[in-house]
Amino acid sequence: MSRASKVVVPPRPRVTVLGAGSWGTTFSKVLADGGADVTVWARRPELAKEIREAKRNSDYLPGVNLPPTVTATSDVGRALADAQFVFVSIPSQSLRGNLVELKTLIPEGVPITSLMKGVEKGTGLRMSEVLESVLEIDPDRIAVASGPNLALEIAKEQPTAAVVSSASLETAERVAMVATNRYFRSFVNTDVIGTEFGGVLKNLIAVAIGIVDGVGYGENTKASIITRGLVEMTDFAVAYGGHPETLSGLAGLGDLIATSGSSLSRNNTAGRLLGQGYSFADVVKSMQQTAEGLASVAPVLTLAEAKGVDMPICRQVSQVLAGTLDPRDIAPHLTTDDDSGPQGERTLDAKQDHGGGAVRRALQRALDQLRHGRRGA
Ligand SMILES: NC(=O)C1=CN([C@@H]2O[C@H](COP(=O)(O)OP(=O)(O)OC[C@H]3O[C@@H](n4cnc5c(N)ncnc54)[C@H](O)[C@@H]3O)[C@@H](O)[C@H]2O)C=CC1
Ligand SMILES: O=C(CO)COP(=O)(O)O
Repeated sequence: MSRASKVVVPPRPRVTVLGAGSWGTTFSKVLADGGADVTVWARRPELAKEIREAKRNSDYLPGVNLPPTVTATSDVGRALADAQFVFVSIPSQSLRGNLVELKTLIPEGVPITSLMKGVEKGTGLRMSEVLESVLEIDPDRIAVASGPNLALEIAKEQPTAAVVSSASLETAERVAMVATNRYFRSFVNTDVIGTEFGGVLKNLIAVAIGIVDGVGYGENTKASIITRGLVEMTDFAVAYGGHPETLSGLAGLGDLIATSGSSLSRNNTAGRLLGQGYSFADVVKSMQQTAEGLASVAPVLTLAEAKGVDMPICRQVSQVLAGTLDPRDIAPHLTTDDDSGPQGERTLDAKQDHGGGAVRRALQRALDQLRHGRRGA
């Protein structure tokens, strides 16, 4: 990774951030504090005006001052004109619709980075896959940024690390250099699948943690869910071609710890409300911000089934969302559904052989599917 020194980034890069919610606005501050001139696209003109004139986004980031080098507009064409880097931070389920409209406005050749942590309902596509298919661009131009990145903490300049991933190491390095400043450090990797799925799956486990918190269960239950949740995340990501070490890195374990432990997390908060007895519909109504995990449960379980990956925790979450499982009954099922006897823990072997356990399980599942005449997605 020492090749980063060879990558050339313009002296004051012109960067566009699409989306002025809590993460888009916070990331614009990260980029500006790293030396970029940043234009944020906000859907609502009044929010663009507040960012542009008061250097504030009081609904999403109360008390946070944005740097003078952040400006904003509600005109997406103006936002994108002359951009040298584009970052996208809108709710996952609205990405496709927005891209169709702005496809022709993105300048030729610039790297496009997803800051989003969801999969698309219906298609099960990761956000980088939606970018690639709608914009019809080379995957080498696409990056994703992920990690333990609770927006408000970063907006307050608390030291944080992230990982930028792209099929092209050069793109990852260029983007990481722009997305680095005195309080925010971006590492790089080329495992886009593992990095993206880490960000998606930790949301589901954070919902589970919120549920048991809401019910009133304590630290043992939560630690059990985090640990077993990481096994589910790793098995799933590896089945789709991700690397197990990515899931024990910033975009996996790192983000899982941050999201599961923080009341700032919207996924965790949504889970807590469910655990306290509120219905899914009530929780959705009460959320002011995006809790991606709620929309990702169904597509993730469909993808898991296609590869024969067992995800008992995610399944229990989906049952609580559907109202078919009382949150109080969740604990006995959370770590296993298997009543045929004790199950091997399977974390030790994965650790001892650097993730070989997850790889072996993926191969075994593929063989089983072939034997039974089923094909993976
Ligand atoms: N907030 C956080 O701490 C972090 C969030 N993320 C991810 O960033 C993405 C965006 O999340 P947040 O900014 O937190 O959400 P948010 O709920 O704070 O803001 C979403 C923004 O998108 C806008 N929006 C809503 N529907 C839209 C549509 N149809 N078209 C265009 N814009 C629309 C909203 O007006 C708002 O400005 C999500 O995928 C989330 O998982 C990732 C890391 C940290
Ligand atoms: O992704 C996040 C932290 O890394 C933010 O989590 P929430 O979307 O649950 O708030």
